[in-house]
Amino acid sequence: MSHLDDIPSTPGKFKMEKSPFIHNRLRWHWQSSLAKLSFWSFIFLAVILIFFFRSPSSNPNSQDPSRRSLRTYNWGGPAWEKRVRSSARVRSQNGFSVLVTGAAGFVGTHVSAALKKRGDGVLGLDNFNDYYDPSLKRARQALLERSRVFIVEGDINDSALLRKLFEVVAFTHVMHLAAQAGVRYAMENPGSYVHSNIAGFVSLLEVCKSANPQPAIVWASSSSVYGLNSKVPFSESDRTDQPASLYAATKKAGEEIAHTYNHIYGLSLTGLRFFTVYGPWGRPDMAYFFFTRDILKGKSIPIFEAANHGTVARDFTYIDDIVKGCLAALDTAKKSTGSGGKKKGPAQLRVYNLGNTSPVPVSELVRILERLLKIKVKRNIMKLPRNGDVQFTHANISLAQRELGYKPTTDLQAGLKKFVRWYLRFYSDGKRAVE
Ligand SMILES: O=C(O)[C@H]1O[C@H](OP(=O)(O)OP(=O)(O)OC[C@H]2O[C@@H](n3ccc(=O)[nH]c3=O)[C@H](O)[C@@H]2O)[C@H](O)[C@@H](O)[C@@H]1O
Repeated sequence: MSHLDDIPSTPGKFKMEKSPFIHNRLRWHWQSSLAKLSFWSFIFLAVILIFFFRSPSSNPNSQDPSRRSLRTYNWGGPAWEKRVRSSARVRSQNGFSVLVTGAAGFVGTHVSAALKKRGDGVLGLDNFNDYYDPSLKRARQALLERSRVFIVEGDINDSALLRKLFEVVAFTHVMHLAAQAGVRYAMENPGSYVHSNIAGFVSLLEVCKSANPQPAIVWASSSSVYGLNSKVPFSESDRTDQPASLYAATKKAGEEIAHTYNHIYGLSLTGLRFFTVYGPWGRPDMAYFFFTRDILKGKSIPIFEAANHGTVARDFTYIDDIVKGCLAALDTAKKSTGSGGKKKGPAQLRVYNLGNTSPVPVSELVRILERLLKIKVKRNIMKLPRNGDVQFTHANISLAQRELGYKPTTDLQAGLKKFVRWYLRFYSDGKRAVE
């Protein structure tokens, strides 16, 4: 018999000898493949987890600020809805039910507290981004919690959240103060301005226009829309087509967007052009705030100066005056005329300057701080950088005076005194006396 005789005619019928040696080898093979599979699955999972946790959208301390507000927030559920409803409940006759965006911000906190105090229902919304120290925003939140104002954590770009809020509460008014603020930072992170001041505003208006009833909206524009204008004081009827910063351009865009939503959907819209607002609980990115911090640390203070030793000045406006202007704008706002996305008639569209009408040079601001803090300031006079700053601002407030009864009463000296007192108490337990 040749060796070919052992080969079966049909290979499929070939039966392997079951030797113990082969069996063990097979088992070893199988176990080693399983180990390899587990090992690589583990590596794969680890890579996904590392990627997920390092991804900017899920990391609140992300270094990429343009993505800060893409974080996901927890909202919803019966307990959450109960808090929302209770915070927005009106407690005075003919009171409003107001959604305040940017409620953990400087102006937002003050306006929310003032509305709540007079019996209006107030619900805050804020994304607590890290443009400046979020612990200050948390402290403002704690302050509002004591007045029973709840701040929902979320972004104005989150339409589902906004729709939910309007489902739970029939807001009569929206005070829209959430924004990417700051003039100089716009060169560092332009995307964040487009995200908050344009996309975010549109997202809010989309939900407002579809709400039934539609709320009346008062929102924060800026003195920066006057850009490179040289005619002073600035009036609402002046041109606003030469912004000096992207920040100013996004606020100007907001004014045009407001016009569109008023025209198409009958939304009642009032824009307030704030002039360099300052005061207790203020913004650490603003000059008066970080000058105070740096003077206390003995650092030198960069004071901008225009060409040929030209004075740089601002129409600094104290927060309490701004709050009065905001409340007056809400009180005089007429109802939106549309409902459920359909316009039923012409609606109110307004814009007002809220300034102080007495510009003060930055050098004088520093002199006042020097006196209040009793520290000799090391001055560093610098050329006004070309990064969005304008040389001066000065508000004509006659329109706001006439139509809102707006009348600022705090000058820079008195306002800074209150700010410094707050600052020392907040940051150093009031160990240093003022004046
Ligand atoms: O009025 C407004 O609409 C704007 O007011 C402020 O913008 P700004 O007036 O530039 O306020 P600061 O950044 O606090 O600057 C105040 C003054 O100090 C000057 N400055 C700033 C920084 C610095 O290092 N040195 C310095 O002299 C600026 O040129 C300016 O004249 C806010 O930051 C904006 O968000 C707001 O919209």
